[in-house]
Amino acid sequence: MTRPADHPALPAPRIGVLLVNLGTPDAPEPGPVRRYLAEFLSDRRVVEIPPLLWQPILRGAILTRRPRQSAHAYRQVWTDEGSPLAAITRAQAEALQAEFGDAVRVAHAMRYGEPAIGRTIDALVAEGCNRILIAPLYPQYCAATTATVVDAVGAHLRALRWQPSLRFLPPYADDAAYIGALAASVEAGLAALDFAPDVLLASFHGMPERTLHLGDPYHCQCRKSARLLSEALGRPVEVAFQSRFGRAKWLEPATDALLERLGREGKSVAVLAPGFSADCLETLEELAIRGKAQFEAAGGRDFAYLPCLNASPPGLEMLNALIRRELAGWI
Ligand SMILES: C=CC1=C(C)c2cc3[nH]c(cc4nc(cc5[nH]c(cc1n2)c(C)c5CCC(=O)O)C(CCC(=O)O)=C4C)c(C)c3C=C
Ligand SMILES: [Fe+2]
Ligand SMILES: [Fe+2]
Repeated sequence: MTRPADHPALPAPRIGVLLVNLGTPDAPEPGPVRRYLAEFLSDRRVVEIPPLLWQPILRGAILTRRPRQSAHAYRQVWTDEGSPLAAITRAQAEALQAEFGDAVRVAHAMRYGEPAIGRTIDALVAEGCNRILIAPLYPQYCAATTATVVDAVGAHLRALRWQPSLRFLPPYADDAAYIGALAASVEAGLAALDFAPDVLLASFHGMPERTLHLGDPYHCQCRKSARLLSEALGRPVEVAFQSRFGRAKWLEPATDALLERLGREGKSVAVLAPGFSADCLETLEELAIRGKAQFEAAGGRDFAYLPCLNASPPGLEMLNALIRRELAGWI
């Protein structure tokens, strides 16, 4: 049967995979950082203070001072390919695209900023993707990260007449593929050092402590990842939480305080950040630059920062395995 001449064009059906990470400014300058922080910190999943109270604080004290300070920090880690988080997430998508071939279209998007989730879903649909796996790149579930990706995808689909079918990659905090990739990456990282660290420290992004009591499983999943990694490596792994924001009590112990104590005790330390699937400001500036300086100033001996899984061979092997499993029945 032939289609009427004015019938919309229909591309051949395909499978889409959308990797989603947090987002990052377009440039390490106060203006772009302000735009990024305004969007990120206005998300009610991230700051759970009623907007009538929070927005004046955000638009006042925070967005007048923080963009300049954060831009300075971003400048220290910016690369020729842009922000590390953007460059690494793009590299992960490109590498997976090469592995999956024509049957699957792999794209990436950011929850805040560009490439925006909605426009990227539209581009996948325009290419014929009527089934899309959304993959939030957060190993540990957190309402402030994982759930907000689901919210944004749902909000965008509300406006679509013909919605694609969706699947979501579950959190993978205790997945053997993730723990195995971390263990392989840490073993290689430790073998390349010219010292044997007294302490192996897993630093996770912090959260307000009340979110734990409200039922967010993030804290337990971070602890579980660290325990399984410790079992896989056959050595202790200390846990701490970094990047405290605001005045509320955050999960403890705090990474900066722990590094200072280890420094005072004259220890040597290797730090990893297993909750981040890509190196970013919080790892490269806060841990590898500032954390190292704090540790050394307190009297610490040797310090090493072990990179995230990024687009490394164990990292890509893990993403490939997790995604293939979720695509079962689709490919
Ligand atoms: C990996 C999980 C993350 C959780 C959980 C998380 C919670 C969270 N973060 C803030 C405030 C900020 N985070 C910032 C940067 C940032 N955060 C994550 C990840 C998690 N955040 C990443 C990957 C990044 C790096 C982005 C990059 O561009 O490289 C920032 C911006 C930088 C700065 O000004 O310090 C803020 C602010 C809150 C409030 C929160 C939970 C309540
Ligand atoms: Fe954060
Ligand atoms: Fe817990």
